[in-house]
Amino acid sequence: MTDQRTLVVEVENVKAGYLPGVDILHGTNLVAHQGELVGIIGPNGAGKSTLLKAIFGLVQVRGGDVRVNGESIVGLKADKLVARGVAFVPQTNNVFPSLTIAENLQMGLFQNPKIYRERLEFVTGIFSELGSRLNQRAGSLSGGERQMVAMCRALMMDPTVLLLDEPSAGLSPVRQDDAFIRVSDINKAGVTTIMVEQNARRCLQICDRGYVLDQGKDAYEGTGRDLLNDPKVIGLYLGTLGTEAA
Ligand SMILES: Nc1ncnc2c1ncn2[C@@H]1O[C@H](COP(=O)(O)OP(=O)(O)OP(=O)(O)O)[C@@H](O)[C@H]1O
Repeated sequence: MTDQRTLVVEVENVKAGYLPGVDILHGTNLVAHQGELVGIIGPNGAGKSTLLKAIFGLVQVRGGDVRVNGESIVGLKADKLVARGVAFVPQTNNVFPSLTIAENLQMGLFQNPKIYRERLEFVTGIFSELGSRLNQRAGSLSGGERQMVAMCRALMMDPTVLLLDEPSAGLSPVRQDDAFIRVSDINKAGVTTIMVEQNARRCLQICDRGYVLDQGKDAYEGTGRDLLNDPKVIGLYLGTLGTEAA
């Protein structure tokens, strides 16, 4: 049966690394369809963040291809990637602390400032608590609030795909729950999203599909539900604690 869904992101046999001659990704594959929420889980050091960085051109891709809407984006500089609709929210240092929330959001729109009002309405529709605090400096916000601002800034450009590197990192359990709910809300609003997460079980619970990355290769792929219930994935990557919540 042919798959009728529109492919937005295609990572095909990507080899990439930081140091000359040392690959971290050894031929990694991943796809994201229009409107999908795709999760990437796996052990520490598996190359999850590196995979997002390879898509966003922050690490050298030495083999294979990365396509967005059918066109290769390998080697493009950040401004060109943004123009192609690729938005990346890094795990840390993802806001300008000396700028206000509003100014941070404007920075996300430097290529198309005319749509500010329209996009502000969209992001404050999801992150309503930020709407009344637009003049507050980002540096005075909590970790969870900064994460929200970072996601909002990325969403300002109306991205084709949103890349999130561990949105729950460093947050308290309650804040982590909130972060996952927000990611889910963003995706329900129609944004194709690829998320790396340490909190594998929680990630797979909200994802349409997931990938388990191990030693720089996609070891397993499936729906979030299938991966959560796959004995091999449970044994190797999820552990049995917390299975009742799956
Ligand atoms: N800037 C860098 N320079 C050199 N090596 C790096 C760099 N960043 C990451 N690495 C190496 O790449 C490998 C994969 O790191 P990466 O951060 O992609 O893993 P990860 O799966 O996201 O891990 P974690 O879950 O612990 O965040 C690790 O061995 C790491 O030491």
